[in-house]
Amino acid sequence: MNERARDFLKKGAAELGIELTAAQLKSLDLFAEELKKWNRKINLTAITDDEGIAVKHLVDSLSLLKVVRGPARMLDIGSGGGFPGIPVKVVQPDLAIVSVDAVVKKISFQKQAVRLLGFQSFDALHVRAETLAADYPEYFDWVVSRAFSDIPSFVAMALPVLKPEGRIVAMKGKNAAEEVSAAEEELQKLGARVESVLDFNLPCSGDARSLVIIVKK
Ligand SMILES: C[S@@+](CC[C@H](N)C(=O)[O-])C[C@H]1O[C@@H](n2cnc3c(N)ncnc32)[C@H](O)[C@@H]1O
Repeated sequence: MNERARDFLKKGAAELGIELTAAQLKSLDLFAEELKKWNRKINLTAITDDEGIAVKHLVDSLSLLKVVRGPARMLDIGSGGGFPGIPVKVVQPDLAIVSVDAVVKKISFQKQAVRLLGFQSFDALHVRAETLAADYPEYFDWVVSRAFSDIPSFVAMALPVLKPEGRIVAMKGKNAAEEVSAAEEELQKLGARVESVLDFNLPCSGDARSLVIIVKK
């Protein structure tokens, strides 16, 4: 990434309360470069400029750490190019992460990023999230997603693999409040409820963001 993008990343993370170390900055930069390289051949992201990657992918992913803490087990559903799981793992290595996507090429990219960054306890799996319950019954402390699906569909996939005291976190852009109220009845039927919604502005861009936190009833 160019210097301006690295600066956005550092300042944006600091605004989230994360002081990135030189090693973490290097890892995130390496990841961004690999993402750009693979993106020329396979479609991982529509955001291709360095500043966009720094803010809309890296800083945005790190905003999850406003609520998620390690040590814990985290599942990232529909993770695509590794968001939010890979940036989060760089900063919070005591999270054991399982990252799933239904598209094999996206998982091949994530596996390459895992090798490059030398992660321990990060499994990138090519599976549909609906099939995870058999292998991971009530296994995760956190089940998260970004730009994945409507809230009830995500929660229906997350509930069987969530520990009874675990938390589901949906990372949302603007209009989260409407999405939450539209989802409430369906969540009730599924046996879940919205515990809280954390609204904030994405550092550097100012775009509206919300973390919707959901628990088992
Ligand atoms: C819009 S992308 C978001 C990717 C990433 N989370 C991000 O924020 O950049 C949604 C991803 O969900 C994946 N997906 C859709 N349905 C899925 C399912 N049932 N199980 C696993 N992955 C799924 C798609 O392949 C796609 O990569």
